[in-house]
Parts: sequence; C-alpha cells; structure tokens
Amino acid sequence: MEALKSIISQSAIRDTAKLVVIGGTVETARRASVSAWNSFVDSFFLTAHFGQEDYPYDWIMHWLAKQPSWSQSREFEITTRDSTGRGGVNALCEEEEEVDVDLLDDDDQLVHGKRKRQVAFMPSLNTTHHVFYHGHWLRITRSMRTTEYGPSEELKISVVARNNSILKKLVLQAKREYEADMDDRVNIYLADHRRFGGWRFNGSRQKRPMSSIVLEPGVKDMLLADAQDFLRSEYWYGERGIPFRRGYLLHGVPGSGKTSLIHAMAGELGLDIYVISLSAKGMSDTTLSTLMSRVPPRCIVLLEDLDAAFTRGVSRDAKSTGIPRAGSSSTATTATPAATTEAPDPNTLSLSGLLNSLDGVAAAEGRLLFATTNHIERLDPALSRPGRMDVWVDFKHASKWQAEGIFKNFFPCKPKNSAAEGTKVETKPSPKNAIGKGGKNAIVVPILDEEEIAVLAAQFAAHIPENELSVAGLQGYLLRNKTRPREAVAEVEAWVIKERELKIRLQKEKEEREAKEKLEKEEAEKKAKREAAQQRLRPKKQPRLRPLLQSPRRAVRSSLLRQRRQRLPSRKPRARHHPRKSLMTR
Ligand SMILES: Nc1ncnc2c1ncn2[C@@H]1O[C@H](COP(=O)(O)OP(=O)(O)OP(=O)(O)O)[C@@H](O)[C@H]1O
Repeated sequence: MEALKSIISQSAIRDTAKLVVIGGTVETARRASVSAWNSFVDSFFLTAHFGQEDYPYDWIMHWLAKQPSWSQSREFEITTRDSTGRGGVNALCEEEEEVDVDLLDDDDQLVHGKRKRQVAFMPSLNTTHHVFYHGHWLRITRSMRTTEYGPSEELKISVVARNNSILKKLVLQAKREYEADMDDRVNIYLADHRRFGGWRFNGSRQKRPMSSIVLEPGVKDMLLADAQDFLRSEYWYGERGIPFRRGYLLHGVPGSGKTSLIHAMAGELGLDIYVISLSAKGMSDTTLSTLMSRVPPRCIVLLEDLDAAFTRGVSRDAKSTGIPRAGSSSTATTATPAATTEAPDPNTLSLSGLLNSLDGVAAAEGRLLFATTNHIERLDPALSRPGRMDVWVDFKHASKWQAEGIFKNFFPCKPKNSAAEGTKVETKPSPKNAIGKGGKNAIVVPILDEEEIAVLAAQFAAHIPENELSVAGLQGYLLRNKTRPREAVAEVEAWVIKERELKIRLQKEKEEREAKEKLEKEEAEKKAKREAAQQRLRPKKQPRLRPLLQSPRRAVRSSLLRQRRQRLPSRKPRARHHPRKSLMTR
C-alpha cells in the first residue's frame, strides 16, 4: 500500500493525468464549437441536392454549362462528350459547327471526326465553385454518391438566403432554357444494365418531320390523332377507372418505317423515348417490371422486336416465341418448355412477367407503349390483346404510291409560280439545294420545278413493283442518286431487275444453307442414335471393386482360397473313380 501511494504521488504521473484531462476538454470544446459553427452557417445557407437520376440535374448542368463565370474559374471540366449521365449539357452542342472557346485559338484542334463539336464546361468533381446569380453567390459542389443502384453523381447548390425562392427561380429558369434548347430534339433513354432497373440517357436526336414518313394515306394522321387524344384524356380515363395507358403494335416487314414513325411521332408530341430491348442480357421479370415502373408519366416506351423477347440465353428454348402451349393458360405461360414444368428462373424473362409489367399494378400510367415486330404470327394473343395493344398497324413493302411520295420527299423543287426559268438547273450551293453546310465542298442538288419533279416521281413509281421492295431499299437507291433525279428515274428499271436477281440469289443461298444445316443435323442425330445402340449392345463391365463390396467374412474367405490355389502345384485333373463304370469294365 505504501509502495502504491508513493507511485501515485509521483509528480510525472499526476502531470500526465492532468494533460489527458485538459487535452480531452480542449478537443471536446473544439468539436462542439465546429459543430455549432456549422449549424450556425447552415442556418443561413439553403442547400438543394440534385441526383443524376432525375431531370432537374440535367437542367442545372445544362444551365451551368452556359454560365460566363467559367472564364474566371480555376478548376473545371471541359467535355464534348456526355458525362452527365443524360447528356443534357452537350446534346445541343453536337451538331453545331461554331466553337466558342476563347482558350483555344486553333479551331482545328477541336475537330472530332469530320465534325467540329462545341465544348461544354462542367464543375469538376469534389470541388466547390461559386456562381453569381440574381444577387446571390451559389456554392456548387459536384460529387459522387453511392445509391442502391450503384454510384451516381450529385450536384449540391447552397445559397445564403432567407427562403428557397432563389433556388426555385434557378430551377425554373434552368428548366425553361433546357426545354427551349431541346425543342427540336427527341431524347432517347435506354435500360441501363449496370444499374438494375435504371434508365440511362443515350443522346438526343434531331426531330424527324412527320412529312418525311411516307405511309398509305390516313395512317399517320390516324395514329397521331389517336395519341394526341389519349394524352388529353387523363381525366376521362380516371373517371371511368380505366388504366391511363395506350399500346400500339406496329408489325410488318423490315425497313418499312416502323421505328422511323415512332421517332417522328415522339418529336411531334414532344415526348422522350424509353427503349427496352427484351432480348438484352440481364433482362428478367423483375428488371422489366422495375424499368416499367420507373418511366415518367408522359413518354413513349418502345419495345423493339417483341417476337425476339424469348429467344435469348441458354436457359431458353431457341425456338420459343412466346406462343402458348396447348393446355397452358396464356397469362401463366412462360417462354421455355423447361419453365412450364420447373420453377420459373428469376433471371430470365417470362411471358407472364412481360404481361404483368405491361399492365400490372406497378406499370406506369400515362405512357404510350409502342411495340414493333416483324413476325406478328409468333406473338402470344395475350400480348396483343386490346388493353395491351390497342391499335395495330400493318407495315408492308413499298406501294407505287409510297414510291412516288419518297421520290418527291427526296428531291427539292421550286414552287410553281417561280418556275420562270423552266427546267434550268441551279448549280450554286444554297441552303435549299446544298448537302452539307455550304462552302466549296458542298454537294449541289439540282432544283427542278414542281411539275418536272411530279412527272419524274410518277415515272419512278411506275417502274416500282407493288409490294415487292422495301421502302428502306428505295431510300438506299435514291440516296445513291441524291444529286441525279433524272438519272435515278432513267436507271430505276435496271435497278429493279438487279434487286430481283439479288433477292433470288439470296433466297437460293438461304435455302442451300438451310438444306445443308438440315442434312448436318440429321447426320448428327443418326450418329448419336448409332452410338447409343452400340452402347446398349456392349457387355457390361464387371465392377472392379467387387471384393470391397462383399461382406468382410466372404472377402477374407475368398482371399484365403485364392492364396491356397496359388500355393498348390498345378496338377492334371484326376479321373474320378466311378463305381458303376469300373464294374462295367470289369
Ligand atoms: N415509310 C417510310 N417512309 C419514310 N422512310 C422510310 C419508310 N420506311 C422506311 N424508311 C426509311 O428506311 C430506313 C429504315 O426504316 P425503319 O428503321 O423505320 O424500318 P423498320 O420498319 O423499323 O425496320 P425493322 O423492322 O428492320 O426495324 C430509315 O432510314 C427510314 O428513313
């Protein structure tokens, strides 16, 4: 005890204890003051967070890219590529030829491919930028965060203000500017397989005028009027308890304008397109239903090649088409024969999963669903029933009427009253007749007058066989002759003959290939059968481990017998003494 007292009374230990107490108190006081200061500062700052997954992020990034204050900033990102996740910043810049960068004198340095792209400025990651906006300094930080769907970007804007009206104003202005700049474009989103059930911006396309789609009279107008009527009728649907959804099934031959029509309609209706490829890797019932539940209320959902949905992956029957098998109810049918007998695989797409995601409880409202297929006969009737697919449009090969329309669309013409110069051909580049943006390298298209174009279009159509060639094929031919309208008509007959020959050749090659494949398959089957038969005839091998399988007593006995037999000298088998036989011989 005495010894302990003497240790405690030692001054060094007492001083250490004092230091620990004082240090702890100081650190606690420091932390408390920092936290108090942060709370004090935060009470003045209003902070808004913008996640990359949502539209306001794009609006703000788009707005930021246009801020002149970047010229004073000491750290920022310059990009010509979509790095916002949706591409809102650059989408509008892609096709502009002007390059407005003061920093870079040599425009040629910015040439990417054949086209100059405008660069965009972005706040760099994990740095704070200050932008002056309507009398307030905005503190902007771009950072990465981890969400349940993986890493994603976040934008944080803080501002010293009494209420959030300045932030509301900023978001509204950013939205307005974004929409104005995107007015002539259609945004395309793809299902993002890196983020389960998420959507990824895939760029924006120039709107396609409806007039550039040539379909049989009335089809375009009917579709457009139907979609417009649907978008106006939300209240009507709600009152009657009908799900506010509309489906369009565009079916028919390849290259007949199905996809092009959807793009043109999206532009006309001012809607974004959300594309789902059902045969993509990783597409399952759960992924599809998550994707469908995450599309915004007013948009176009495009399911391309609906018939190919069930022909993917090793766990599927390669020939499966989604057609219900005998004895199975359509809504419970899965795409694979295996799946009909076994438990459904959660990692693949089943017909019932697809049907549920189209009109199940979780399916989005207010969307226009467009599905395309080249093989309508392969579709399950449940998929194409009204309520899921309300309007069906059949796309065929080009008619004469379409051929004439395509020709007229292709070649510019002078209006009737300005045809004083007759059929004189314009040879100088102008916005109307130049391909490219003018300049010495522009290709000049001769502008004929309206009457001549009409006559040429009629002659062109006369040489096109009804419902035999695809519209895409006609377009390809006219593209090759885009500066030679008269020659295009003069040479069309020869082209049609060539196309027919090509078709016949391709068909023959296909048949030969199929016949060869069939033969190979038959031979492989025969070989497999032969091998199986031989297998059956072959004597069964004695199991080698027999002694081990015997009972231990039997095994010991047989091994003793074997040993004795080995020890005995080999003798001739002795004739047995047969009493009756010996009697006889005697
Ligand atoms: N009816 C049409 N009017 C105008 N252009 C057309 C038409 N049909 C096809 N085209 C042109 O042909 C090309 C291919 O068209 P599109 O991709 O829309 O065909 P599709 O029917 O969707 O083909 P697929 O079934 O193979 O997907 C496009 O460049 C488009 O401009």
